[in-house]
Amino acid sequence: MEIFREFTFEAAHRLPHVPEGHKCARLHGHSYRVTVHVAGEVGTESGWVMDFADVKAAIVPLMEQLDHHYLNEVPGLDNPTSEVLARWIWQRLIDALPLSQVIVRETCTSGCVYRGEED
Ligand SMILES: Nc1nc2c(c(=O)[nH]1)N=C([C@H](O)[C@H](O)COP(=O)(O)OP(=O)(O)OP(=O)(O)O)CN2
Ligand SMILES: [Zn+2]
Repeated sequence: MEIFREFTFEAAHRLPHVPEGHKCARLHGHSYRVTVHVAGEVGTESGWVMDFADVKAAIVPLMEQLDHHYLNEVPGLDNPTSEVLARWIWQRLIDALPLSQVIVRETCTSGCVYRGEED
């Protein structure tokens, strides 16, 4: 079974590699919404895959690096697209959580899903 936990953070960014004149080359911000999915067996006694609190505990240090920061200055996020951010989060959680997917929403209508693919 799969469980998930959702997190939000506010951050500024710009995309340095977009074509000339692209609006995303300019400094702007988003209210990011991140959903972390964890897969596993439902414990016979616990009745859960994992305590939601343990998922939260793993991601809190990452949110501290992201919330109200200029993402381009965060190590590993010099080109902070949704895709790069989803992979960045995955790489920092995979040793602590049995992830199945990480979803990053930049806006209400745009985002990406990362399932640990190489690329
Ligand atoms: N594949 C990706 N495309 C874009 C990304 C991205 O991370 N991955 N990022 C952006 C920008 O960050 C942009 O701020 C968000 O894009 P968009 O959804 O186009 O923004 P709007 O809310 O302004 O959308 P409108 O429909 O034009 O109002 C761009 N592309
Ligand atoms: Zn943007």
